[in-house]
Amino acid sequence: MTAEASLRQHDAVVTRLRHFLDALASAAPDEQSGERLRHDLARWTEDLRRYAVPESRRYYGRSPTLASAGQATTPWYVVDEATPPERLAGRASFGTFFLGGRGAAHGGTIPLLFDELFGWLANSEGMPPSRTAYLTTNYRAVVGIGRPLTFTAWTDRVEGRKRFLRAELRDGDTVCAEADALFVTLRPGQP
Ligand SMILES: CCCCCCCCCCCC(=O)SCCNC(=O)CCNC(=O)[C@H](O)C(C)(C)COP(=O)(O)OP(=O)(O)OC[C@H]1O[C@@H](n2cnc3c(N)ncnc32)[C@H](O)[C@@H]1OP(=O)(O)O
Repeated sequence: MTAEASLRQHDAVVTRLRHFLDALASAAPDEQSGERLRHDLARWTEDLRRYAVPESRRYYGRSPTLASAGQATTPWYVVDEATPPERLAGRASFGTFFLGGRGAAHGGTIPLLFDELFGWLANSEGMPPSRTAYLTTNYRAVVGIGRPLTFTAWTDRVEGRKRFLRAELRDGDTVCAEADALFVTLRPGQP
């Protein structure tokens, strides 16, 4: 199989996995179903272990075409407008897997989305790699599970190795969450 076909297969599996995780989070299977599921998952886990490859050859989280860069455990997002390193805008939605309680997304999953978006901005092609030094999230309104959301992320300013970034997550006109972060460009030899 070519690398491209292999990536396509991987993308298709990740898409199924996202649906699976949402279904699992919503379900209360009976004993027989639960047993079958556990058995099937164990079998697939063992099967996949035979195909383990080093980090440099992995596809997970590196899809150029799939939502969320091909990560099933990151809230669903797509970038519609990108002028990196200045600005990103797009759509997002938190599936049932990301439920915290009473219909609202888990508070930890919102900075996860912001870190992803900031990672995009701060590590665009041609830029030296950088990592999050801090990321602050302000929760302004509940992020409802399954709601169609929009986001904007932008570079506020750059001071030497430091990139100060900001972002906003909205449900219609309501700002649900805001974030600001510092990304620091790595020095040679930093992991
Ligand atoms: C190949 C990989 C690809 C990377 C590709 C990654 C893909 C993107 C993924 C998303 C990003 C992540 O989640 S990354 C994973 C989460 N983050 C991490 O694991 C980072 C762990 N922390 C670190 O590695 C380090 O602390 C760094 C690199 C962030 C900074 O360390 P350093 O390089 O020694 O920097 P240092 O000289 O101390 O500081 C530089 C300047 O930044 C300021 N500064 C540093 N930290 C802070 C801070 N928390 N709050 C305020 N200011 C700070 C300092 O005061 C200084 O300002 P001044 O005196 O110059 O004014």
